[in-house]
Amino acid sequence: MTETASIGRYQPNERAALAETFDALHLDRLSDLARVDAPERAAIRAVAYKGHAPFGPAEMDLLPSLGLIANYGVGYDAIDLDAAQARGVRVTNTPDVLTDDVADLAIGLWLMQRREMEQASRWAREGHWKAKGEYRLNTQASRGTAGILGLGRIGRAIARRLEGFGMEIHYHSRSEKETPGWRYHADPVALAEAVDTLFVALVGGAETEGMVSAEVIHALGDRGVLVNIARGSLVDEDALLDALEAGRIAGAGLDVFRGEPDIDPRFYALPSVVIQPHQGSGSRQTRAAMAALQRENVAAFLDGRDLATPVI
Ligand SMILES: NC(=O)C1=CN([C@@H]2O[C@H](COP(=O)(O)OP(=O)(O)OC[C@H]3O[C@@H](n4cnc5c(N)ncnc54)[C@H](O)[C@@H]3O)[C@@H](O)[C@H]2O)C=CC1
Ligand SMILES: O=C(O)C(=O)CO
Repeated sequence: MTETASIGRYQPNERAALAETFDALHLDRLSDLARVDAPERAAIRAVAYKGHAPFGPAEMDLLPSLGLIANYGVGYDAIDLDAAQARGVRVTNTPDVLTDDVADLAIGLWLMQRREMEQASRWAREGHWKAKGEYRLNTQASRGTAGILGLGRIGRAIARRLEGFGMEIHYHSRSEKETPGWRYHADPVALAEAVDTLFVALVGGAETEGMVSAEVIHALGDRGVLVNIARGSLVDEDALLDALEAGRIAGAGLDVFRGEPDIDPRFYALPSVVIQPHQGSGSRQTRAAMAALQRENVAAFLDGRDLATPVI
């Protein structure tokens, strides 16, 4: 019986590598676990997990020999760390290897929103350029002020890229950091008030739930843009949608949503919103690196070596 299970929607090559390396049991969804025979479940010591469904005490208790959850992704907000700790289950994630991709996508969302690139592309494709002339004027992106909410690996990578656009950088994090002249704000509302574009790069989970509140959105103002590449749970989406519909905020670039992929349809009707289907880390190169790091964590656990990228 196999000691490992891979759970989630993996690419065929990732699945094949997991199966070849570990002879892993594969399940598409975490909820499928309950249907696996008890002896097979009891043999599982490590789970390679890819998904956003909550992995909590009920799921862990279906796996009495569980010692490791190796998460595919840096954000481990789906995994209940207290429940894992209480059961002696280690957790790993895949930091760093995806930072550049996610920061690139954040910059892309910002540029697309400010320069209306999605609409302008449609203008050309639908023949309006030829028939009616040039696309309407839009908003300059460079040389403004940007706020980074959560100055971790991805937040810093976004800020460094923005410096190349001549942007003044402001940030909020739990504490003031060593930075090259970036301005710290003690709370997210003060940060939003100071900037034109607010980039959200915080961790998800209970502690940061709704940190981009109605007040933060209001502080960003009618010339402000919100870019979120972190988690939908960070944003009060009703407040954001109300503000977008009323023009109380200029627009948004969003890669993540509450309830994704079943997102609030009000987003689709808003031309001021650039939507991406949670693909921040979605280049072939980065996904290969994430999958390899996940497998390295599983291999280290099974061999009794130090975990490559432990969370707990
Ligand atoms: N769109 C996508 O495809 C991807 C999204 N992500 C999301 O981006 C997040 C950030 O990733 P990294 O930068 O690698 O993580 P990180 O741990 O390096 O950075 C997170 C930052 O949030 C800050 N933070 C945490 N709690 C806070 C609080 N209560 N108040 C203020 N700041 C707080 C931390 O101090 C840290 O600076 C991930 O947790 C994940 O949810 C990550 C990868 C891909
Ligand atoms: O790594 C993460 O946290 C993701 O959201 C998927 O890349």
